[in-house]
Amino acid sequence: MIRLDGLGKRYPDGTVAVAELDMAVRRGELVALVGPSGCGKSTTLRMVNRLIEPTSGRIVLDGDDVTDVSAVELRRRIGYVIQQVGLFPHLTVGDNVATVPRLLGWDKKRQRERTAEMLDLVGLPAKTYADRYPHELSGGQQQRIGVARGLAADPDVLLMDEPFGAVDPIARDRLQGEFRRIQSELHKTVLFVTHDVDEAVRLADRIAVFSQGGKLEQFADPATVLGAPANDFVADFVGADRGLRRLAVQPVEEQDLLHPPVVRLSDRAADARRAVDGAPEGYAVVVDDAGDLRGYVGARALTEVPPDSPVEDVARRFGETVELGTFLRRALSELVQHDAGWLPVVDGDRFLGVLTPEAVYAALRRTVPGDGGVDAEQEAPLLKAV
Ligand SMILES: Nc1ncnc2c1ncn2[C@@H]1O[C@H](COP(=O)(O)OP(=O)(O)OP(=O)(O)O)[C@@H](O)[C@H]1O
Repeated sequence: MIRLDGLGKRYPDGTVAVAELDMAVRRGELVALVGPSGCGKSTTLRMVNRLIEPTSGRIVLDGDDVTDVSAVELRRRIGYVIQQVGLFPHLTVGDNVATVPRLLGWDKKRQRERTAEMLDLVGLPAKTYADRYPHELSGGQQQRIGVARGLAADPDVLLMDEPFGAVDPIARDRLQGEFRRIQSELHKTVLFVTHDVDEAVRLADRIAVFSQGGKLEQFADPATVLGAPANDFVADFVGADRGLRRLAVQPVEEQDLLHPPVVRLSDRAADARRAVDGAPEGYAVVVDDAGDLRGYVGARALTEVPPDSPVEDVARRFGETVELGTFLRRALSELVQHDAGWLPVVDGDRFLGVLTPEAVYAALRRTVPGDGGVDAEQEAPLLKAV
């Protein structure tokens, strides 16, 4: 979808912002560009829409070399969202959103319809917001307008430069969540500059880690960047707490699950007791005849009822369950919140196994395919502190 071939920018004063960058971004993919200040992320982004003219190399968009295409034509194909939004203060919200469609000469009706659609998409209905001015909106609302404006001409590609950088952490968290929802609907090809590793991990399909001069140190999915940093530079950049960050991207898998004894609702208490006694966990998971999860039962409860009573009489319900594929962070958070030693994992209603804090820890330590640099020793004390 986007291919950068030997793309470079040398400023007249001799500064090499980007030396020679080769990078390919797939259709519908969200790629985060991260790296220390001054490493050439913004320059790279702005070369793609020609706000900055490259001094070498090519930009190929959907097979077309756009290195020489006019800036107006590029604006139709490439949306742009920046930090501090850059809304025009003297234009209404509606006119701001319609900026590119207006430049492209769309008729008024089509502009209005598209504006309303975009405002709905970002959760700011046109009826209420279209005629307001930017200063009448909160910072977070202004950022949403920025996103609506970037998407208004339905570009194939969206470039975002620290789009949520200027808002407080709570608004930022909400904007990130909303943007994920929007992206899951629209599947735009997005290049996203951020200096926030957590934001990159949360939003990106792949993360490109740059060092000075626009050198691409690693380009991989978040789990790989965190779990198997390509070199010391990447490991340092993603931080010593990358093990914790990995909680946000690593899913609960079948191999993480433990399998305590399972009894049925209709089983006799005495039989269930025998099953529990033979296992180290001290409890059994209770399912119905279809194998659906119905609760759990502890050893003691089973001795407090007549041996012939059905398990149903003493089974207790779970506070919470998680699905296979849930990210470890959510699972761990449930474990902590319910002060539980274990958490049932289900597929729909069907019981699959249980997850324990130790299993979460083991899952994080499991090496990522192609692992080159996980330093498990270094991570261990951090994880124990969770
Ligand atoms: N007009 C210019 N003339 C000379 N050097 C420039 C110019 N614009 C940018 N640079 C330099 O190019 C390098 C890359 O800048 P760029 O803005 O792309 O970095 P960045 O990674 O986006 O940084 P940040 O995270 O701080 O925004 C920096 O060393 C910067 O000082």
